[in-house]
Amino acid sequence: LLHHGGHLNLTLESFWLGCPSSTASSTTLGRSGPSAKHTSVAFLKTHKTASSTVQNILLRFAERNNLTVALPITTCDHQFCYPRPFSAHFVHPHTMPPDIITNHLRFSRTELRRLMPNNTIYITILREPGAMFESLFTYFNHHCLSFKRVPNGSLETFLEHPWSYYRPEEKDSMYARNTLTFDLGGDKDRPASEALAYAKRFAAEMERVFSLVMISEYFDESLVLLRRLLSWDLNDVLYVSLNMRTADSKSSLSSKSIAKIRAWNAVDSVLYDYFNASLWRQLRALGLACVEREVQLLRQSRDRLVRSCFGGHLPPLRSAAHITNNQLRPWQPSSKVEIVGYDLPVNMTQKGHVPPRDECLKMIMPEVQYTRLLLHSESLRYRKRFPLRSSQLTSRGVGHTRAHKESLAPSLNPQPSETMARSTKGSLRLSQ
Ligand SMILES: Nc1ncnc2c1ncn2[C@@H]1O[C@H](COP(=O)(O)OS(=O)(=O)O)[C@@H](OP(=O)(O)O)[C@H]1O
Repeated sequence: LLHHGGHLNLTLESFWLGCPSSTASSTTLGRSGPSAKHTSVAFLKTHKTASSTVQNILLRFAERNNLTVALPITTCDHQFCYPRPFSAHFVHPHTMPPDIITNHLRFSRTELRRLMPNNTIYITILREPGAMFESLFTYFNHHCLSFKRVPNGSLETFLEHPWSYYRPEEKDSMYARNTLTFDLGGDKDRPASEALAYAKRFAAEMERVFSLVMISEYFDESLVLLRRLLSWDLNDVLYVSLNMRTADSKSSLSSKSIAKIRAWNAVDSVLYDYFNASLWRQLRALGLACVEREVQLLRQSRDRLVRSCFGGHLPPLRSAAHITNNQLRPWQPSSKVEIVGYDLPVNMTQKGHVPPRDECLKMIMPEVQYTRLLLHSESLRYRKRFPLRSSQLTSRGVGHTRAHKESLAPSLNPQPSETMARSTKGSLRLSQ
């Protein structure tokens, strides 16, 4: 009811506002009709850009529609062996052939094309470089050496003389300069004399690949475009924000610091400006009044969903250390930064509450736990579908791709891997 009710509301509202209907068409998307939901999506999960919130939307959509999400082999942890460039070898064979891919990876167009269906729609998200760098600096302060060697962990000190602390070739250096560019597969260390021209070329190249580049400052507006691009219902894009820091863990930035961050991350800054302008062109083309109304509808529907899920308000936001239910505890990068999550009593029935439905729990579940659950359920499904094949599997990741996916018997051996140490969030997690 919620699903159909929401859709009906939206359709009526769109009609009253004269909003153009979804931009997706059978020709562009290869589906049977303009209203068929598009199900092949590659979301490039960039760092510290609200990407976990988008990922959660996509994972829930995949589960509701019985789709297959490509997930990493266990040696890659919950990321596709980031920061190595993505390879189809990093995909767990029980999650093949995929409809959706969304876990962190370093973009490789060629490898994703080998893996994903031909009609895959590519999307990603960017964030204003000042806020993003401040978030990266705090989050990775204890793990990224470029940040770790700064006296007193001061962002201002780093920005005074970044070259005193930054080593381009060092492990985890991608968190310290042009992280967006790196995630997109680009060159984070272009010399200053070439950076601008390179950034413009790179932005144009990315625009040819990604049908939508969301902007985290305009998250809901970006969702309006996403929903239309994919011909999804409003209820398919409802969310609660994940992976946030407490106010105490954030520092405010002076305009001088923002200017220094932009200069240090020159390629990222060009990308952001380019795609922010592009987002607003698309929103204006849709009609700003229509967008605003749809954003309101989205927020109202989200409030309704939260009420129906949790019997009123969202569960309380708490820092990870105080969340009792370990399924809901977000990863905590260090004692210096507090990431918040939503807390629910471990056993609600004992306390006289009705436990929330599975989909409601998933809406507030951090990516590491969600990825693990999904791998489990996709593996069960795979074993049911291919009982013979799965009994032949060892535990090595395979590189079979869409072109010959059915012809190869996948084998799964753990690859002894430097990747374990390099996939920051996961490897740190293991060492906790
Ligand atoms: N809906 C929405 N809109 C805007 N911003 C949001 C939203 N959801 C999450 N966030 C903020 O995104 C930051 C976390 O980003 P990621 O999930 O991409 O981080 S990660 O790389 O996966 O660790 C993190 O930013 P900081 O709090 O500044 O660190 C979140 O607060």
